Amino acid sequence: MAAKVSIPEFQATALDDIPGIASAARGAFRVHKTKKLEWRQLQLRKLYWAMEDYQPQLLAALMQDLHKSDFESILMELDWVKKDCLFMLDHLEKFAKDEKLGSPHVPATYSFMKFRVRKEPLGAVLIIGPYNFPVQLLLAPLIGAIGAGCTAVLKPSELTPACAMVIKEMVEKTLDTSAIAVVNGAIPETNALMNEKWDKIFFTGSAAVGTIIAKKAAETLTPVVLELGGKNPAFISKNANLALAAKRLLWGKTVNAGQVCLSQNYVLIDKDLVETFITFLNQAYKEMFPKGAQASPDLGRIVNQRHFQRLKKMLDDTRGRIVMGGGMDEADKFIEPTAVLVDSVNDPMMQEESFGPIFSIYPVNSLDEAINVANTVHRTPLSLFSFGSKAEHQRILNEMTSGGATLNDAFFHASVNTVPFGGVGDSGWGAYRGKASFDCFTHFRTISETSSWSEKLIAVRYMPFDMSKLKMLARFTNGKPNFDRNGKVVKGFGYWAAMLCGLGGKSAKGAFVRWMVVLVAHYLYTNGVGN
Ligand SMILES: NC(=O)c1ccc[n+]([C@@H]2O[C@H](COP(=O)([O-])OP(=O)(O)OC[C@H]3O[C@@H](n4cnc5c(N)ncnc54)[C@H](O)[C@@H]3O)[C@@H](O)[C@H]2O)c1
Ligand SMILES: CC1=C(/C=C/C(C)=C/C=C/C(C)=C/C=C/C=C(C)/C=C/C=C(C)/C=C/C=C(\C)C=O)C(C)(C)CCC1
Repeated sequence: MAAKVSIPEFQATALDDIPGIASAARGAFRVHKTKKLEWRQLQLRKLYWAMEDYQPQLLAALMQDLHKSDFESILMELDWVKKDCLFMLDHLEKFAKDEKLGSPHVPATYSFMKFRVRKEPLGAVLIIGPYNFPVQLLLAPLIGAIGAGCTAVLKPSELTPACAMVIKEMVEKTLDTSAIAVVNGAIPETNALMNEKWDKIFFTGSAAVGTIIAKKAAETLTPVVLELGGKNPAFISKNANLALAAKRLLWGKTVNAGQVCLSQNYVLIDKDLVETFITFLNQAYKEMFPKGAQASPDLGRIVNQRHFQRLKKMLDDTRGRIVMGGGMDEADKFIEPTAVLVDSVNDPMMQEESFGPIFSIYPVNSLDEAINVANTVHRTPLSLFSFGSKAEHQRILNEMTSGGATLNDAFFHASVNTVPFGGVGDSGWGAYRGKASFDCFTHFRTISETSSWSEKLIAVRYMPFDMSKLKMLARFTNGKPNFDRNGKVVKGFGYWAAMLCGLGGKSAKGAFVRWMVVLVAHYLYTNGVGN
């Protein structure tokens, strides 16, 4: 249980203050204070310890807002952010260092121009968070922004007011408030923030609001990262371990009471397996919740009445049959982990994003049909899950896209904090986490340097032009294709020479290994080893 701590009442930031807050973030960036590595390191170290020191308040806030268990809060929110701080600190110097550009980026003929990429912070950024992981999904992008050297304004979700207030206090008491600020509020406050000029907007939330944000950002050509949702499919074939699939998918729908953008919306399963799968699902349910889900201290609650009603309506409107769970208690905002067996792709349980502990099961006759249904329901979901043989995994990966994918489990591809994460198409633009978080807030600025001594070498570019010099330059720099007009590879002199020198090896490594074998064999033979 979370310790007894007091959390202030939610208070929105005054609308009149918002332009000043945004202008301070822009101003702090202009005086270059956040570009210094020492500043970035200090903020990350302070954030790490703030997460430690504010743990009781954060746990209490997560419990208050979402009834999130301390176990999930620590694993998926607090420790996650702390691990992110440590990762960024461990690698920051390397990430931020200029990168020399050599082969294959810069041809040898231009190597004297010292091509390099400088990692520049984008500037003042706005980070807008959702309600489901109100700590992690707001602070993980902030770690990327700080690492890259940006200033930032955070806008937590108003649907998790306790978390929003604790985060505001934590940031204001521990970080450099001249460069990092928190604005609390709902639509009017977000609109006021969106009326300001930002160098990047990082938005996590629904596709509907993401569309509003992207449209508004387009007016000032402000780049946006969108981390959105999706109708994520799970595929189960005859080659799957059914009991394991049932247990793992049930886990995916019980984390945070299923309020996870990544969890499966529906399961496409071979029709012959349906009844056994349902038996395994119910068995797994009993193992996880021996006294029933509502009595379990581990299961979260639906964030508010609006979302409770939305989920209830999905269950009321379905023409399917409830085969696991189905219970609910409005006063407690409790919805039981629920599976619904449906027979139509048009069922609301297939067509709407569940974003709760409910999902549908749709029987199919073949993998072809499953892939076809999934591509029809949502062509670019945030994630997909495949339970079957290696060949079936490959077919699914090849014939359907998604932001990320987990084979043989629920959303594990997104459960490690250092691995890039993002959607595709309408489930999101851009990625973050690990190094991708640094890159997300960085401008990769290419720089070259032309020395005075090289003037004669590169004088060919000046007018009056001389075609003979251009031909000479082309001979040195243009290269020759190893393919003909039909796209067929031509095995000319160069190819056979490389094959001969490489003893038939197709790569430098292959050639090296072959040469080593020959030399060792030669050595052994000439020294009479083994005679
Ligand atoms: N891809 C991801 O990483 C990810 C993570 C969590 C949630 N999600 C998605 O987010 C959705 C649930 O989260 P949510 O309900 O907090 O999302 P939401 O889009 O309702 O809210 C997100 C943020 O936008 C603000 N907002 C809401 N309406 C707005 C408006 N009209 N104009 C401007 N700002 C507005 C909110 O205050 C909040 O801070 C689901 O669709 C889920 O799939 C995606
Ligand atoms: C420790 C040792 C070993 C390793 C043990 C391992 C690997 C244990 C694995 C434990 C598991 C299964 C942990 C699960 C973690 C899940 C997490 C963190 C989920 C996170 C979810 C998130 C962030 C959700 C995000 C939601 C979003 C973005 C949208 O809504 C051995 C076995 C190697 C031996 C030595 C000891």
